[in-house]
Amino acid sequence: MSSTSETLRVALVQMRTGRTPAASIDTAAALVREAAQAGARYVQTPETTNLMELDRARLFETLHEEESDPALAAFRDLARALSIHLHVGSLALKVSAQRAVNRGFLIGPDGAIAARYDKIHMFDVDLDNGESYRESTAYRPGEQAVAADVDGIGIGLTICYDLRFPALYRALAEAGARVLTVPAAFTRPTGEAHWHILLRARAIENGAYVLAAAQGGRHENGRETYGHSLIVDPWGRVIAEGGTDPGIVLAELDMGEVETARRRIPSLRHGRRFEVLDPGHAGHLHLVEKPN
Ligand SMILES: O=C(O)CNC(=O)[C@H](CS)NC(=O)CCC(=O)C(=O)O
Repeated sequence: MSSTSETLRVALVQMRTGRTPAASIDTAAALVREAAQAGARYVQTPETTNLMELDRARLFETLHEEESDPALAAFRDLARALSIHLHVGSLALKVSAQRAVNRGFLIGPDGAIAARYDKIHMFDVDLDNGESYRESTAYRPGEQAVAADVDGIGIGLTICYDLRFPALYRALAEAGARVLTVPAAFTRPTGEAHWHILLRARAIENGAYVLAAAQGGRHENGRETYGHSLIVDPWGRVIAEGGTDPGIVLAELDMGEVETARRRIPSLRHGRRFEVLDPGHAGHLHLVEKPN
Protein backbone atom coordinates (compact mmCIF):
# COMPACT_ATOMS: atom_id res chain seq x y z
CA MET A 1 0.00 0.00 0.00
CA SER A 2 1.52 3.35 -1.00
CA SER A 3 1.59 6.15 1.53
CA THR A 4 -0.23 8.59 -0.74
CA SER A 5 -3.28 6.51 -1.64
CA GLU A 6 -4.82 4.03 0.70
CA THR A 7 -7.32 1.96 -1.29
CA LEU A 8 -9.60 -0.99 -0.74
CA ARG A 9 -11.25 -3.03 -3.46
CA VAL A 10 -14.72 -4.05 -2.23
CA ALA A 11 -17.69 -6.06 -3.44
CA LEU A 12 -21.30 -6.42 -2.38
CA VAL A 13 -23.16 -9.68 -2.89
CA GLN A 14 -26.82 -9.17 -3.71
CA MET A 15 -29.07 -12.14 -2.92
CA ARG A 16 -32.62 -13.48 -2.83
CA THR A 17 -32.36 -15.71 0.21
CA GLY A 18 -34.93 -18.49 0.55
CA ARG A 19 -36.08 -20.94 3.19
CA THR A 20 -33.22 -23.46 2.89
CA PRO A 21 -29.90 -22.41 4.41
CA ALA A 22 -27.87 -24.95 2.39
CA ALA A 23 -29.05 -23.40 -0.88
CA SER A 24 -28.38 -19.86 0.42
CA ILE A 25 -24.85 -20.81 1.46
CA ASP A 26 -24.13 -22.23 -2.02
CA THR A 27 -25.51 -19.16 -3.80
CA ALA A 28 -23.64 -16.76 -1.55
CA ALA A 29 -20.40 -18.74 -1.79
CA ALA A 30 -20.48 -18.73 -5.61
CA LEU A 31 -20.95 -14.95 -5.67
CA VAL A 32 -18.26 -14.39 -3.01
CA ARG A 33 -15.83 -16.43 -5.16
CA GLU A 34 -16.75 -14.37 -8.21
CA ALA A 35 -16.08 -11.18 -6.22
CA ALA A 36 -12.72 -12.45 -5.00
CA GLN A 37 -11.75 -13.42 -8.55
CA ALA A 38 -12.59 -9.86 -9.59
CA GLY A 39 -10.03 -8.70 -7.02
CA ALA A 40 -12.20 -7.76 -4.03
CA ARG A 41 -10.33 -7.73 -0.73
CA TYR A 42 -13.52 -7.07 1.30
CA VAL A 43 -16.82 -8.74 0.40
CA GLN A 44 -20.16 -8.04 2.09
CA THR A 45 -23.30 -10.20 1.95
CA PRO A 46 -26.82 -8.94 2.88
CA GLU A 47 -28.92 -9.18 6.02
CA THR A 48 -30.08 -12.74 6.84
CA THR A 49 -27.82 -14.29 4.22
CA ASN A 50 -28.69 -17.76 5.53
CA LEU A 51 -32.46 -17.76 5.83
CA MET A 52 -35.61 -15.71 5.21
CA GLU A 53 -38.55 -17.40 6.87
CA LEU A 54 -41.76 -15.74 8.06
CA ASP A 55 -43.21 -18.82 9.79
CA ARG A 56 -41.91 -18.59 13.35
CA ALA A 57 -42.22 -22.29 14.21
CA ARG A 58 -40.29 -23.23 11.08
CA LEU A 59 -37.77 -20.44 11.70
CA PHE A 60 -36.81 -21.88 15.07
CA GLU A 61 -36.72 -25.44 13.70
CA THR A 62 -34.29 -24.34 11.00
CA LEU A 63 -32.00 -22.03 12.98
CA HIS A 64 -28.74 -23.11 14.62
CA GLU A 65 -26.77 -21.61 17.45
CA GLU A 66 -23.59 -19.77 16.47
CA GLU A 67 -21.33 -22.64 17.63
CA SER A 68 -22.95 -25.16 15.28
CA ASP A 69 -24.17 -22.95 12.45
CA PRO A 70 -23.24 -24.45 9.06
CA ALA A 71 -23.34 -21.09 7.28
CA LEU A 72 -20.83 -19.50 9.66
CA ALA A 73 -18.50 -22.50 9.36
CA ALA A 74 -18.74 -22.43 5.55
CA PHE A 75 -18.06 -18.68 5.36
CA ARG A 76 -15.07 -18.95 7.70
CA ASP A 77 -13.57 -21.65 5.44
CA LEU A 78 -14.33 -19.53 2.38
CA ALA A 79 -12.70 -16.37 3.77
CA ARG A 80 -9.57 -18.35 4.54
CA ALA A 81 -9.52 -20.17 1.20
CA LEU A 82 -9.88 -16.88 -0.72
CA SER A 83 -7.81 -14.87 1.75
CA ILE A 84 -10.37 -12.05 1.95
CA HIS A 85 -12.22 -10.08 4.60
CA LEU A 86 -15.69 -11.58 4.41
CA HIS A 87 -18.43 -9.54 6.08
CA VAL A 88 -21.48 -11.76 6.42
CA GLY A 89 -24.05 -8.95 6.71
CA SER A 90 -26.08 -11.06 9.03
CA LEU A 91 -27.03 -14.58 9.94
CA ALA A 92 -30.21 -15.45 11.78
CA LEU A 93 -28.99 -17.50 14.76
CA LYS A 94 -30.77 -19.12 17.67
CA VAL A 95 -29.73 -18.09 21.19
CA SER A 96 -32.43 -20.14 22.96
CA ALA A 97 -35.51 -22.21 22.07
CA GLN A 98 -37.62 -19.15 21.22
CA ARG A 99 -35.08 -16.36 20.86
CA ALA A 100 -32.83 -15.43 17.93
CA VAL A 101 -30.28 -12.76 17.07
CA ASN A 102 -29.76 -10.98 13.77
CA ARG A 103 -25.94 -11.05 13.89
CA GLY A 104 -23.30 -9.73 11.49
CA PHE A 105 -19.80 -11.21 11.29
CA LEU A 106 -16.58 -9.76 9.98
CA ILE A 107 -14.34 -12.74 9.16
CA GLY A 108 -10.65 -12.12 8.53
CA PRO A 109 -8.48 -13.62 5.73
CA ASP A 110 -7.29 -16.18 8.31
CA GLY A 111 -10.85 -17.40 8.83
CA ALA A 112 -11.06 -15.99 12.36
CA ILE A 113 -14.06 -13.94 13.51
CA ALA A 114 -12.74 -10.38 13.79
CA ALA A 115 -16.02 -8.76 14.89
CA ARG A 116 -19.64 -9.58 15.69
CA TYR A 117 -22.57 -7.17 15.67
CA ASP A 118 -26.15 -7.83 16.81
CA LYS A 119 -28.75 -5.61 15.09
CA ILE A 120 -29.82 -2.94 17.57
CA HIS A 121 -33.01 -1.49 16.10
CA MET A 122 -35.87 -3.95 15.66
CA PHE A 123 -38.20 -3.53 12.67
CA ASP A 124 -41.60 -3.45 14.38
CA VAL A 125 -43.51 -1.64 11.68
CA ASP A 126 -46.88 -1.78 9.91
CA LEU A 127 -46.76 -0.60 6.30
CA ASP A 128 -49.83 0.75 4.57
CA ASN A 129 -49.67 -2.00 1.90
CA GLY A 130 -50.58 -4.53 4.63
CA GLU A 131 -47.03 -5.74 5.30
CA SER A 132 -46.50 -6.01 9.04
CA TYR A 133 -43.29 -6.87 10.90
CA ARG A 134 -42.59 -7.63 14.55
CA GLU A 135 -38.89 -8.43 14.52
CA SER A 136 -38.64 -7.97 18.30
CA THR A 137 -40.97 -10.88 19.05
CA ALA A 138 -38.38 -13.38 17.73
CA TYR A 139 -35.09 -11.45 17.90
CA ARG A 140 -33.14 -10.10 20.86
CA PRO A 141 -31.74 -6.66 20.01
CA GLY A 142 -28.05 -5.88 20.35
CA GLU A 143 -26.85 -3.33 22.86
CA GLN A 144 -23.50 -2.25 21.45
CA ALA A 145 -22.29 -0.40 18.39
CA VAL A 146 -19.31 -2.17 16.77
CA ALA A 147 -16.41 -0.77 14.79
CA ALA A 148 -13.74 -3.03 13.32
CA ASP A 149 -10.63 -2.86 11.20
CA VAL A 150 -9.97 -3.99 7.61
CA ASP A 151 -6.35 -3.51 6.51
CA GLY A 152 -6.04 -0.47 8.78
CA ILE A 153 -9.36 1.05 7.67
CA GLY A 154 -12.04 1.59 10.32
CA ILE A 155 -15.36 -0.02 9.44
CA GLY A 156 -18.68 0.45 11.26
CA LEU A 157 -21.08 -2.49 11.39
CA THR A 158 -24.85 -1.89 11.26
CA ILE A 159 -27.87 -3.71 9.78
CA CYS A 160 -30.90 -2.62 7.73
CA TYR A 161 -33.42 -0.68 9.89
CA ASP A 162 -30.47 0.75 11.89
CA LEU A 163 -30.05 3.01 8.84
CA ARG A 164 -32.87 5.22 10.13
CA PHE A 165 -31.00 6.13 13.35
CA PRO A 166 -28.25 8.61 12.41
CA ALA A 167 -26.76 8.87 15.93
CA LEU A 168 -25.42 5.30 15.55
CA TYR A 169 -23.47 6.26 12.41
CA ARG A 170 -22.16 9.45 14.00
CA ALA A 171 -20.90 7.43 16.96
CA LEU A 172 -19.17 4.96 14.61
CA ALA A 173 -17.57 7.78 12.62
CA GLU A 174 -16.38 9.42 15.85
CA ALA A 175 -14.92 6.04 16.85
CA GLY A 176 -12.82 6.13 13.67
CA ALA A 177 -14.97 4.45 11.01
CA ARG A 178 -14.27 5.68 7.50
CA VAL A 179 -16.51 3.03 5.95
CA LEU A 180 -20.08 2.50 7.22
CA THR A 181 -21.81 -0.76 6.34
CA VAL A 182 -25.56 -1.43 6.07
CA PRO A 183 -26.33 -4.97 4.86
CA ALA A 184 -30.11 -4.99 4.41
CA ALA A 185 -33.40 -6.59 3.42
CA PHE A 186 -35.44 -3.44 2.85
CA THR A 187 -39.08 -3.75 1.90
CA ARG A 188 -39.92 -2.63 -1.63
CA PRO A 189 -42.15 0.35 -0.73
CA THR A 190 -39.80 1.76 1.93
CA GLY A 191 -36.82 1.12 -0.33
CA GLU A 192 -38.40 3.02 -3.20
CA ALA A 193 -39.15 5.92 -0.89
CA HIS A 194 -36.05 6.07 1.32
CA TRP A 195 -33.15 3.69 0.47
CA HIS A 196 -30.93 5.90 -1.70
CA ILE A 197 -31.53 9.12 0.19
CA LEU A 198 -30.85 7.63 3.64
CA LEU A 199 -27.67 5.85 2.52
CA ARG A 200 -26.42 9.00 0.79
CA ALA A 201 -27.26 11.10 3.85
CA ARG A 202 -25.26 8.81 6.18
CA ALA A 203 -22.29 9.10 3.77
CA ILE A 204 -22.53 12.89 3.46
CA GLU A 205 -23.05 13.73 7.12
CA ASN A 206 -20.13 11.52 8.22
CA GLY A 207 -17.76 11.98 5.26
CA ALA A 208 -17.59 8.20 4.96
CA TYR A 209 -18.05 5.49 2.36
CA VAL A 210 -21.32 3.60 2.75
CA LEU A 211 -21.56 -0.03 1.63
CA ALA A 212 -24.98 -1.69 1.59
CA ALA A 213 -25.48 -5.23 0.24
CA ALA A 214 -29.17 -5.92 -0.30
CA GLN A 215 -31.71 -8.67 -0.62
CA GLY A 216 -33.77 -8.17 -3.79
CA GLY A 217 -36.82 -9.58 -5.53
CA ARG A 218 -39.62 -12.00 -4.64
CA HIS A 219 -38.43 -14.49 -2.02
CA GLU A 220 -39.54 -18.07 -1.37
CA ASN A 221 -41.29 -16.90 1.82
CA GLY A 222 -43.47 -14.55 -0.27
CA ARG A 223 -41.73 -11.33 0.80
CA GLU A 224 -40.54 -8.83 -1.73
CA THR A 225 -37.36 -6.85 -1.08
CA TYR A 226 -36.02 -3.74 -2.78
CA GLY A 227 -32.53 -4.75 -3.96
CA HIS A 228 -30.30 -1.94 -5.29
CA SER A 229 -27.13 -2.86 -3.38
CA LEU A 230 -25.34 0.48 -3.11
CA ILE A 231 -21.86 1.93 -2.77
CA VAL A 232 -21.81 5.63 -1.91
CA ASP A 233 -18.65 7.75 -1.71
CA PRO A 234 -17.97 10.25 1.13
CA TRP A 235 -19.29 13.15 -0.95
CA GLY A 236 -22.62 11.34 -1.36
CA ARG A 237 -22.18 10.12 -4.93
CA VAL A 238 -23.49 6.67 -5.84
CA ILE A 239 -20.46 4.95 -7.39
CA ALA A 240 -21.94 1.46 -7.91
CA GLU A 241 -25.42 0.01 -7.77
CA GLY A 242 -27.15 -3.34 -8.21
CA GLY A 243 -30.57 -4.05 -9.68
CA THR A 244 -33.15 -6.50 -8.34
CA ASP A 245 -31.50 -9.81 -9.26
CA PRO A 246 -28.68 -11.62 -7.43
CA GLY A 247 -25.17 -10.60 -8.50
CA ILE A 248 -22.12 -8.64 -7.39
CA VAL A 249 -21.37 -4.93 -7.25
CA LEU A 250 -17.73 -3.81 -7.25
CA ALA A 251 -15.85 -0.61 -6.46
CA GLU A 252 -12.44 0.66 -5.46
CA LEU A 253 -12.50 2.80 -2.30
CA ASP A 254 -9.91 5.57 -2.01
CA MET A 255 -9.43 6.80 1.56
CA GLY A 256 -8.15 10.08 0.15
CA GLU A 257 -11.81 10.78 -0.70
CA VAL A 258 -12.70 10.52 2.99
CA GLU A 259 -9.99 13.00 3.87
CA THR A 260 -11.09 15.35 1.08
CA ALA A 261 -14.77 15.28 2.03
CA ARG A 262 -14.00 15.85 5.72
CA ARG A 263 -11.64 18.72 4.90
CA ARG A 264 -14.21 20.42 2.66
CA ILE A 265 -17.05 20.10 5.19
CA PRO A 266 -15.75 19.56 8.74
CA SER A 267 -19.18 18.64 10.15
CA LEU A 268 -17.72 15.80 12.22
CA ARG A 269 -15.55 18.32 14.09
CA HIS A 270 -18.28 20.97 14.33
CA GLY A 271 -20.97 18.65 15.74
CA ARG A 272 -22.63 19.55 19.06
CA ARG A 273 -24.90 17.49 21.27
CA PHE A 274 -28.27 18.44 22.66
CA GLU A 275 -30.14 17.31 25.71
CA VAL A 276 -33.88 17.60 26.23
CA LEU A 277 -34.39 19.54 29.48
CA ASP A 278 -38.12 19.49 29.69
CA PRO A 279 -39.51 16.49 27.79
CA GLY A 280 -43.04 16.83 26.51
CA HIS A 281 -43.10 20.61 26.61
CA ALA A 282 -42.18 23.35 24.24
CA GLY A 283 -38.99 24.83 25.55
CA HIS A 284 -35.27 24.89 25.33
CA LEU A 285 -32.95 22.09 24.40
CA HIS A 286 -29.75 22.32 26.36
CA LEU A 287 -26.54 22.32 24.35
CA VAL A 288 -24.21 19.76 25.86
CA GLU A 289 -20.54 20.63 25.49
CA LYS A 290 -18.42 17.95 23.90
CA PRO A 291 -15.34 16.82 25.79
CA ASN A 292 -12.24 18.76 24.61
O1 LIG B 1 -36.72 -11.13 8.75
C1 LIG B 1 -36.06 -11.49 7.77
O2 LIG B 1 -36.29 -12.52 7.12
C2 LIG B 1 -34.92 -10.61 7.36
N1 LIG B 1 -34.89 -9.40 8.12
C3 LIG B 1 -35.53 -8.33 7.69
O3 LIG B 1 -36.15 -8.36 6.65
C4 LIG B 1 -35.50 -7.07 8.53
C5 LIG B 1 -36.31 -7.29 9.77
S1 LIG B 1 -38.02 -7.71 9.46
N2 LIG B 1 -35.98 -6.00 7.70
C6 LIG B 1 -35.83 -4.72 7.98
O4 LIG B 1 -35.23 -4.32 8.98
C7 LIG B 1 -36.43 -3.79 6.94
C8 LIG B 1 -36.24 -2.31 7.22
C9 LIG B 1 -36.95 -1.49 6.21
O5 LIG B 1 -37.41 -1.96 5.20
C10 LIG B 1 -37.07 -0.03 6.45
O6 LIG B 1 -36.46 0.51 7.39
O7 LIG B 1 -37.80 0.61 5.67
